Amino acid sequence: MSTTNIAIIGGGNLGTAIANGLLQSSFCDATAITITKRNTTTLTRLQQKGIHVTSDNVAAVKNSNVIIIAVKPFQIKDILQEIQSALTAQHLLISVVTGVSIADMNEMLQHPMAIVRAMPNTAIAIQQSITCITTQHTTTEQNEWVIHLFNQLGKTVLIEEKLMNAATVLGACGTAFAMRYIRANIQGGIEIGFDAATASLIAAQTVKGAAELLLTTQTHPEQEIDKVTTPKGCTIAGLNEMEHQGFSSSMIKGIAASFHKIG
Ligand SMILES: NC(=O)C1=CN([C@@H]2O[C@H](COP(=O)(O)OP(=O)(O)OC[C@H]3O[C@@H](n4cnc5c(N)ncnc54)[C@H](O)[C@@H]3O)[C@@H](O)[C@H]2O)C=CC1
Ligand SMILES: O=C(O)[C@@H]1CCC=N1
Repeated sequence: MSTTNIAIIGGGNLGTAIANGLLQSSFCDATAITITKRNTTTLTRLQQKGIHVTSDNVAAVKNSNVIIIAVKPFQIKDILQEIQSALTAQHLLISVVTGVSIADMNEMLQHPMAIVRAMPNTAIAIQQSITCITTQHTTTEQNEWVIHLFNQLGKTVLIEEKLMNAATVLGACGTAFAMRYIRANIQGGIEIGFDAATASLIAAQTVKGAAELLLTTQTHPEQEIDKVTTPKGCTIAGLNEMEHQGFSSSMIKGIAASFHKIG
């Protein structure tokens, strides 16, 4: 796909994160991006950076060839019905909506079309998302373009659609789970003597470093843990106490609960 105008329908948490990531990536000019919201007052900052901001979804679709739907699941049916008269075979539809299948979307539309489901997370705002992608009836060129797009905004994984709910939990809800883990570290750090700002810096950078170790060296977490745990030392004492208190079990149960909530 050569010239590309991108419309983001739904300028909420994820929609604005995608817009910010696109701006930062220089993937396209700000003027090639349109973002919509019924009340656009919260989008002023994006407008100041050159992005088109409007509450007119149909106009946004007409002026774009890639449409990213970023509304809540209960809002997608109305949105698709609103924009379908403006959708043509030249449009590529990308949905980041949770739990709504490609078949569901095609049922909501009068005419079936090429649809991609993408599941990014909010770190897309700083080009650090993991985005799981599944496609149907798209061309190889469209698939390559979508992967190229999300590669500018972090890392991508192509998955089968049946794994999309699992991807939502691990990759998208995962940002919140990681934040809670970091927050607990900060709370512990304050209890053992740090001020909140210093505890926050140490906790966040430590988690970032641990993640980078895995991504860079491709090792298993337990191999990295072995390098930290001195026999009879403080690390293993802390780890064992965490496990006695149900740390891994609570994470696994939380992930499963999150998964079952989607449906
Ligand atoms: N927030 C996250 O971390 C992630 C969210 N998702 C999915 O992305 C979708 C959006 O999530 P959020 O951004 O968190 O929700 P949100 O509620 O913050 O954003 C949705 C936006 O759509 C706007 N909207 C509603 N009706 C509209 C209409 N008729 N025309 C234009 N805009 C309209 C709302 O005003 C709101 O700003 C959801 O389906 C969610 O499950 C997926 C991955 C991560
Ligand atoms: O909590 C939710 O339903 C959405 C899905 C992924 C992140 N937030």
